[in-house]
Amino acid sequence: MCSTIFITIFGLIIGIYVLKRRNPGSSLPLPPGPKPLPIIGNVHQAPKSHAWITYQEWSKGYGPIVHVNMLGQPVVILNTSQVAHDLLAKRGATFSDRPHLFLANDLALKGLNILMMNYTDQFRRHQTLEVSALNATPAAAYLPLQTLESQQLMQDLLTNASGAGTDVRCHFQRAVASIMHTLLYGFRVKDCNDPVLQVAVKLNEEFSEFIQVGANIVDQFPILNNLPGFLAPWKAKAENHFTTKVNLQGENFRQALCSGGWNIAKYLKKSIEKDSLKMPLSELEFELGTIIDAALDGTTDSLMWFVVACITQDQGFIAKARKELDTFVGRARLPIPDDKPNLPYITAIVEEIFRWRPAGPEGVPHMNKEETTYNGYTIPKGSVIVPNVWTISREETLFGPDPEDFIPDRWLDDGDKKTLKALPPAAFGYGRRICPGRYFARNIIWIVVARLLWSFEIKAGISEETGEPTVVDPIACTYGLVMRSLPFKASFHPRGPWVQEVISRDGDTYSQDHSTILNQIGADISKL
Ligand code: HEM
Repeated sequence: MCSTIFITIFGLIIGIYVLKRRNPGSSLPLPPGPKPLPIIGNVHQAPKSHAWITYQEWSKGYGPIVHVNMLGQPVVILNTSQVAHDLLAKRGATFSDRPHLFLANDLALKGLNILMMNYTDQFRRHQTLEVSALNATPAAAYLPLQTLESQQLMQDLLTNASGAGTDVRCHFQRAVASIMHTLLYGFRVKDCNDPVLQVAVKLNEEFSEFIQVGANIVDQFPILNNLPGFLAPWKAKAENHFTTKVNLQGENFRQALCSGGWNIAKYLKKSIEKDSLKMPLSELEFELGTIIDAALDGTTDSLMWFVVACITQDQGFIAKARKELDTFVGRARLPIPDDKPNLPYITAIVEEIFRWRPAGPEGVPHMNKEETTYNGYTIPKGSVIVPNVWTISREETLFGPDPEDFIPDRWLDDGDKKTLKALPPAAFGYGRRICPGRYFARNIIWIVVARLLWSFEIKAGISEETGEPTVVDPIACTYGLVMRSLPFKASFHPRGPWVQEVISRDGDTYSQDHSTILNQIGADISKL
């Protein structure tokens, strides 16, 4: 009797599961994917870490669009540029929401972070502000500040990273943070250990934990949040995250309003008042903080991957870049942004960094608000859509052979070797949610890469124990929202005596009055 009841219940569960999987809303099947188990679906096959590698394996077996079921939650992984564009860009009206993560959205961010918002009116108001400050034309106005900070970076590396070398991440991070804080709030970040930077870094690390789809049980079962604090440790962590964030952003915002020169905080505050945008100042404060958070890691880590490429992947790309630099820039000055039209190989290197080691190899997930069909498959409403940037960046039909190698030439026209090919980059996402900071990021990375190649021989650092060059693993990385190279030592030797002379001519830049640069930027932006 007992076993009959058990078999009946079990059969019912399987039946419901199969019906759900067949998706009664549509006669078309779900996209292919690894075979699920009843009830739990593919949970047992879910990668614990570095999911993009598993997704790449799945793409080889199941093709451009893969479906898995995580405890009833459909997850659809997009593995080609074509599929990602067809769905996320061409069908943007359906595919521009974000998956709702209870821990990140409700607890840690209280619905205020643009990266996590659905495509709502509130989101669009924020996006309008972002575009007015970060689009291609305003981004061009920020070049003098990026030039100043990259001079400071060269000076820092000259002073601190020659000899046996050092872990240079903090120098890159300081430079990126300083550009961002100067523009947004009017003050420079002069030290890697600056408390403002340290807090921002810690917040980003925490956020990277909160946002992992499937990693936090309270996301699947929000009811668990009713447990007392000692059984629900995420509650205190999330509350602390929110309070620290709001305090940091509030203090930065106050400083921005008090500072003498132009800055983006003042500029956006004025835009809100002028256009009567429905946005309380607390939301603007959060918006500015989100821009800093979004800019910091991706930009710093892309620069770190460039250093890894120089140390582990040089099949002649450095010599080609140097030839271009020596021809068009010479040895009497550092490269400047105006050199860009004459330095296509440097631009190709920058695009290859984003392809070879995309800062976010799993992209940022989207969610579809309606059920839809595509190429003979059904994509259920509310699926988590993963643009699998890692695999998309390795499509041989687009990027050519040897996708694991760092080959900037793949971005240049096969004939003249100068014109950039119109290849679809994946690192900055797609459609209505495409990264609004992409012009800004490309500009910073371009000037830093050009100046590093002009200035230094970049090699693995020397081990203190053995006196030999350390081994840098080109793929060793962390797992999180951003793929970060594991710490390593690199040495930056000036290429020749002229380098020291040129960098030392402007030397340390902290005595320069950055508010003059900011006011000029403000004047340029007011003419747009
Ligand atoms: C190499 C550096 C960077 C990379 C690889 C990167 C990549 C991305 C990606 C993949 C997304 C999500 C796109 C999508 O959902 O389809 C995104 C969103 C975003 N990025 Fe970036 N980003 C970088 C630098 C920056 C910078 C410098 C800023 C600001 C100055 C910025 C601001 C933002 C913001 C505000 C969002 C949220 C947009 C939204 O959800 O609609 N990013 N970024």
